[in-house]
Amino acid sequence: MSDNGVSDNDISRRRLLATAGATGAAGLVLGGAGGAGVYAAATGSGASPDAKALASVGSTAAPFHGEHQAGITTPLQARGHLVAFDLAPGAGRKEAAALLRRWSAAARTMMAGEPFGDTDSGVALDAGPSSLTVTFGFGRTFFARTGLNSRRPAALDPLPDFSSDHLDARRSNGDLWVQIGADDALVAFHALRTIQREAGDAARVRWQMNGFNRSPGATAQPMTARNLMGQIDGTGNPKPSDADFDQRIFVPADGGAEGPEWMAGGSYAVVRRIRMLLDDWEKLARGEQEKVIGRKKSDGAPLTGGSETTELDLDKTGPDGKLVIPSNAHARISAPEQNGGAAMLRRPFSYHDGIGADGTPDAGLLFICWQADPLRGFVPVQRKLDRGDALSPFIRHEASGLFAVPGGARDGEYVGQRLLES
Ligand SMILES: C=CC1=C(C)c2cc3[nH]c(cc4nc(cc5[nH]c(cc1n2)c(C)c5CCC(=O)O)C(CCC(=O)O)=C4C)c(C)c3C=C
Ligand SMILES: [Fe+2]
Repeated sequence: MSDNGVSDNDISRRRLLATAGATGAAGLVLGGAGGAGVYAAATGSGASPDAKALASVGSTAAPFHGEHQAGITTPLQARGHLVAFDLAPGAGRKEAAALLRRWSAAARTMMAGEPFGDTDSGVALDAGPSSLTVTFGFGRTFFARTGLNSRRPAALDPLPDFSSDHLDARRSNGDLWVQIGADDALVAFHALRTIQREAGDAARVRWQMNGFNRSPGATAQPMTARNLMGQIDGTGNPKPSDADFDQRIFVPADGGAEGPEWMAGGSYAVVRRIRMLLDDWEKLARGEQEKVIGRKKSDGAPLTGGSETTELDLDKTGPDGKLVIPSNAHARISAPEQNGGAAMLRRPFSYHDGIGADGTPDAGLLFICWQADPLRGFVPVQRKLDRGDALSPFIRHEASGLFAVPGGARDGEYVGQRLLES
């Protein structure tokens, strides 16, 4: 065992992943020619390579260690669980540090496709890593509970109220936040249960939400996700290849103006549970729905023409002299050029929590966006949307959270160690 409670087997498995992860890929495929055999050997499970021959979905792993936590630039997974915890009465900095150490060991092991500890439930046995990511964040209230108020980032100041908010405080915020994503439902559930079990007496679940995205391989070629309104959603996202991507999404290595230093390589997550009023939305004709967004439903192309990746022509008018992309179209109002350059990386999950007694679906978007500073990302854009977005009559913001997500753990470190132990 290492001093982080990780077995030597975990470590050799981790080294293998780290070495292969040096390719720079967001996800790492261990399957393919010989790959599954490598996976079986590395697990030391005793299973024959054939028994461990995983389909590509199961054999893809995201690295636990790195400059940034996994689950931010990782491709969207098919399943997601969001869970917020409050520290238990009497638990402070020492208990929080021990908790983050346990959670990190669990995340590292499960992301490598391994069972965690002697009491592992076995729910994820037979599956590989399945692109599992477990991402940890701190809410504003965490800092008072742990006596760390002096190290609380200004970026965690409460979000402003928005006129269209219908927020449920019991399903909002929290001392700690964990985002779990995986391409297999059992792997994702296993991670959720393990994280809850490892919370022990130190923290209690405050709220929990479940989401999903399209399964990998369901479309003829990888494409931008669709949401439950049927729109292609994610086109305008900043791309890791953009020159200013890191600057927009991550706190700089020295902490920079966004600071503090313990947040180097970290990011701020804004989480909103946004219900879609689907009965109303589905009454609109397709052309009307497209005007609400400013893009076509079929392929996500701007109404001003071209393909999904063509820039919006915000000045173009039609034969009637009216703007082709209406002045209140969602894609117009949220565009960075309309918001002083404000940009965020949207990485949502859809959700469906059943059908109410009145027959309306409780469904929508677990909207999660990532930025180096929420005051230069989410806040200005949501302020503008709040004032006149054509989408507003069809959605309702029901819960909200803002979390500081520290940088990735270095080898031998646990997530948040630089905050909790220095
Ligand atoms: C405050 C930020 C945003 C919220 C809240 C939000 C909710 C929301 N959006 C859609 C659907 C689409 N959004 C699209 C683009 C888009 N949305 C935001 C921000 C918020 N959306 C931004 C910054 C952008 C990109 C603008 C740009 O770069 O031009 C689109 C168009 C396709 C795309 O670019 O992704 C759709 C569709 C829903 C359904 C929703 C709440 C449920
Ligand atoms: Fe949007």
